[in-house]
Amino acid sequence: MNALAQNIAGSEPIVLRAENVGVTFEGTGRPVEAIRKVDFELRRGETLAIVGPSGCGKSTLFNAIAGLLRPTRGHVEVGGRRVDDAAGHVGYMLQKDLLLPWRSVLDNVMLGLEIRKTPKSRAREIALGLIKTYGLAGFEQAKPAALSGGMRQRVAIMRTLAFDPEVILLDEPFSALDFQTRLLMQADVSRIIAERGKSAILVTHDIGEAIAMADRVLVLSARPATVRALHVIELPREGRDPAALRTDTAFQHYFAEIWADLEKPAGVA
Ligand SMILES: Nc1ncnc2c1ncn2[C@@H]1O[C@H](COP(=O)(O)OP(=O)(O)OP(=O)(O)O)[C@@H](O)[C@H]1O
Repeated sequence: MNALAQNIAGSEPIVLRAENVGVTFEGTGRPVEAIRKVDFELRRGETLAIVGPSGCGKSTLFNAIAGLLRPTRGHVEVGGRRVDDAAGHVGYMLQKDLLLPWRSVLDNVMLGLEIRKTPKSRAREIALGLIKTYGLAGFEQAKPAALSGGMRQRVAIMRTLAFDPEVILLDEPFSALDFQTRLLMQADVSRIIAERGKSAILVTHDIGEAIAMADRVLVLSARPATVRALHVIELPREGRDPAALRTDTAFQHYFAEIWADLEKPAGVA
């Protein structure tokens, strides 16, 4: 990390740390080394984007951060505890919104709270509050099929927020949406994360999305993944407009730098 990155990131406490993470899949055939060595820290209130070439191990890293997969080497800590012991500290939102189609908007938002055995009346109160705050009042009883793609994503983020996780993980969250809705949702979800004071990790193949949403962008090498670069995005977070940014020279500069990192042949630091 350069001195500037250290400086900016250094002002808030660390909420999540990946240390020397490596993953090798041992199957019946030859072992597949997906991740060689990845280290990073996430500070409170920060959004870190992770980008990398196709097949470099992004989903594998996501699963390790979410505590769904135990790394072969190293570890991920949230709030000072191994992530697999830190249930409830990390909430994730996936590529497909994965709402349950037979449940209403309200019941979908309440799902995580129900699983965590929050009393029903309290769960309902939290869910109704979120639905109202995030502009879906009147749709409480609607089924997901009656909503637009953007509205469904908004229900998915509310469901993640409902149990108040310390860190929110976003895995290609908008890739199923059309371009215009994707830009609107990038702005929407960034704003919601900032308003709630959450920290977030966004795994994406979309460089523009990473720059529009993140404070720092971690660039992975081709498989087996290592950290190739870390960019500090010095654009104001508040009011960042993903559509307007496209014509901003600073945005274009970051884009070109990250693109060049992704294009570098293996072995070039
Ligand atoms: N369970 C598994 N067993 C064996 N190999 C696996 C397993 N899961 C992933 N891999 C391999 O690990 C490598 C990284 O896969 P991963 O899905 O993490 O990459 P990715 O960067 O998310 O890919 P994409 O950009 O295409 O979404 C790939 O070569 C994949 O085939």
